[in-house]
Amino acid sequence: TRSTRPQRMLKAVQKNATKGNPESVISAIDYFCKHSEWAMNVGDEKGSILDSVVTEVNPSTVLELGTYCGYSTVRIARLLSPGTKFITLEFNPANVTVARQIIAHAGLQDKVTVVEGSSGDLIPQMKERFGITTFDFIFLDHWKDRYLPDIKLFEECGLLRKGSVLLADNVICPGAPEYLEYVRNSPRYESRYYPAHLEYTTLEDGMEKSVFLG
Ligand SMILES: O=C(NCc1cccc(CNc2ccc3[nH]ncc3c2)c1)c1cc(-c2ccc(F)cc2)cc(O)c1O
Ligand SMILES: [Mg+2]
Repeated sequence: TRSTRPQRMLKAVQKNATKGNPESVISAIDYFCKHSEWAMNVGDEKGSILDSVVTEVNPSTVLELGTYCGYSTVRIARLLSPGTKFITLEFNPANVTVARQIIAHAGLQDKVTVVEGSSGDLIPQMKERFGITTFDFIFLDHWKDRYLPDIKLFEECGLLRKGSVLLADNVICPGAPEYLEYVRNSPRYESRYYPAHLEYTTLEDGMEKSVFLG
């Protein structure tokens, strides 16, 4: 049967990227998406914004919602200090399988735990199952209509502390209007918009960085 796009992306990484070299994995995926097939990785332009925020926060605990093929997982994991706890959640088991192989090709498998499941089910389990107190950095890149319910879930579960940083992809395209309205109007967050473009296109998109004020 015909392969899937994530499987073809994995093949491109295994063929073109050097094992143990995260930069070459990132470049191989970006090349594949620019010259072969578009895919919904955060991409190089928004990826640079992600890099700068992760570097600035220098987190001890990280959560990513929406692993997909592991592109942003590799971008984040390559920047983390040793001993950082990094968890990434993926609902689609086929994506989990591909992501684990791409992360392993980058040599970053010991830096991150890929968990199969949905945010709504797993966020309430973070403390008991993964020994998390609070998250220093959260990257939201899963179903866009889950951004708002999930940020409320983080609050309810006591997973945010004064200074926790949330970075949300795609707040323009496909868009997360209710989430934007919430973080921009809530007195409990300080929000800032980073304009960019939809990965590998000239369409407008951007990321929203929100700091929890406690
Ligand atoms: O929709 C998007 N991404 C989310 C997504 C989408 C599908 C499947 C999953 C399955 N993974 C999943 C689900 C639920 C989950 N709960 N907890 C974890 C978890 C994990 C996730 C997206 C779309 C576009 C886009 C497409 C087309 C277009 F024209 C313009 C733009 C661009 C992006 O950068 C995007 O990020
Ligand atoms: Mg995205």
